[in-house]
Amino acid sequence: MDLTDVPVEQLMKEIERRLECQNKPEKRMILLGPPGSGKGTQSPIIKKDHCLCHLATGDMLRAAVAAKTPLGIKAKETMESGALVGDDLVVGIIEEAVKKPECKNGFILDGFPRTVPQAQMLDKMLAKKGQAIDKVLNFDVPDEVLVERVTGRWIHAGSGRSYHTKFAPPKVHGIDDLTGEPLMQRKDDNAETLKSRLAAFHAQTTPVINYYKDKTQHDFCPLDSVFRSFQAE
Ligand SMILES: Nc1ncnc2c1ncn2[C@@H]1O[C@H](COP(=O)(O)OP(=O)(O)O)[C@@H](O)[C@H]1O
Repeated sequence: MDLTDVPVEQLMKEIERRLECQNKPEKRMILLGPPGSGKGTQSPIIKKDHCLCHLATGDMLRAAVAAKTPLGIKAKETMESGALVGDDLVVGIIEEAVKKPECKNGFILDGFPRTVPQAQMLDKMLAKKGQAIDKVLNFDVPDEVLVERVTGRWIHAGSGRSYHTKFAPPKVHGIDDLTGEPLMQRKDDNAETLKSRLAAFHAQTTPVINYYKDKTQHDFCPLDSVFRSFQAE
């Protein structure tokens, strides 16, 4: 690869990052929580601190929809309705994604697993490589709070960075602070679709929280060594 055109500051930053990451222990984390609970906001911070890759199934699916790949064409309608796409589909995406070099120190899963079968398939997939999940962080936010958070949310599609008209406005309305590119609102970030998304969360993802709590206790680990819950103020 020719690095002649890469600015020196960028190269130095990357070298510093790699040096810092050298001695970080491997970590495999899951962030659980309803839409708008803050998973996507916290992930980049955790990613930087622990030198992990950030795998958000929602972002990957939206990219597939935008690129009109066979996967995106399959997932589009389901996503717009606020329901969950098929387990095999998302497990396949994650299985491929964790192989990427930037995931070699571990990963943060954001928006996955969202059903008990997904959690079981993930455990199997990791066990084959002699790996396991180290931490599950649960973002516990009441439904009433989520409506305002989700309907005021604006996204920078390229990076997944999110803003909020009231709680975290960009410096210039409708524009990403870092790239100057336009922000967009997700098609499913409206009050009506949010109802279906929350229904799917309570019916299908709440059991995943219990899955990890039970599993931790079954493995004779102190519950808070793996599972941590955070409540919205
Ligand atoms: N693990 C998953 N299993 C099934 N469907 C998923 C999964 N992750 C994302 N999706 C689909 O993508 C949509 C958007 O997901 P995401 O960006 O994580 O949104 P949020 O957490 O804000 O609801 C979901 O409503 C669902 O249709």
